Amino acid sequence: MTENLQIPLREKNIVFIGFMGVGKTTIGQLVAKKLYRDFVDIDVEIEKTYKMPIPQIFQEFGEPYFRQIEKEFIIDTCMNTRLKIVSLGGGAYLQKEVREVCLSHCIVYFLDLSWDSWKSRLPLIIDSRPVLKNKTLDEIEELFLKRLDAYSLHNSKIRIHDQDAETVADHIAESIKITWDIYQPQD
Ligand SMILES: Nc1ncnc2c1ncn2[C@@H]1O[C@H](COP(=O)(O)OP(=O)(O)OP(=O)(O)O)[C@@H](O)[C@H]1O
Ligand SMILES: O=C(O)C1=C[C@@H](O)[C@@H](O)[C@H](O)C1
Ligand SMILES: [Mg+2]
Repeated sequence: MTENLQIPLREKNIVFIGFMGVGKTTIGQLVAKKLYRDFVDIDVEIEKTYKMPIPQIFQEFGEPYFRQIEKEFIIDTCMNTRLKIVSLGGGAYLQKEVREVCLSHCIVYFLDLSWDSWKSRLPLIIDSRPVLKNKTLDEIEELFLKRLDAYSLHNSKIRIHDQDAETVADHIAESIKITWDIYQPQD
């Protein structure tokens, strides 16, 4: 998928990527408010369409089916919408076609949380993320490190340590405004 030069920088969707639990949904929502943009969470869109939570979709249809619909929702959002703040599910960006459509049509923002900080979030998400089910902490760390290769393909990133979501979102919104002004100044 070649770069879509037709979309002005300021109109491009901003897509948040990163491991599950780094805060894509939480921070994406806050950034959307700060930039007066609509927010789209791909997991939530899938849940609304299928009228069931993601763990139930995994259970009833299996992970390969979930990955297929996840890819279709993302391609549709990237190709047919503008001016949105979009948060992906944590595993979506592992798919080559997802990376290609995001990088060619949107600004891709990686939320990079250290493993040590991430570990303390595990109790918050363990019950609602089927991919973490029945895994030891070592196995989760292996997955966390393995996925970094895919997430390294991005336009911009923020290294999060222990800053709260509001602080991270403020920083991201400011950095996006600066980028807009540098590369596409308004009169
Ligand atoms: N900066 C932060 N500091 C502390 N807790 C946070 C921060 N950002 C998010 N959280 C908390 O971490 C948990 C996971 O956040 P969130 O659901 O936004 O992650 P996510 O990246 O969207 O995960 P997934 O990939 O599974 O969709 C939530 O309970 C949220 O409140
Ligand atoms: O990292 C993952 O593989 C996932 C993350 C969640 O956002 C959901 O998309 C689902 O639980 C799978
Ligand atoms: Mg999320």
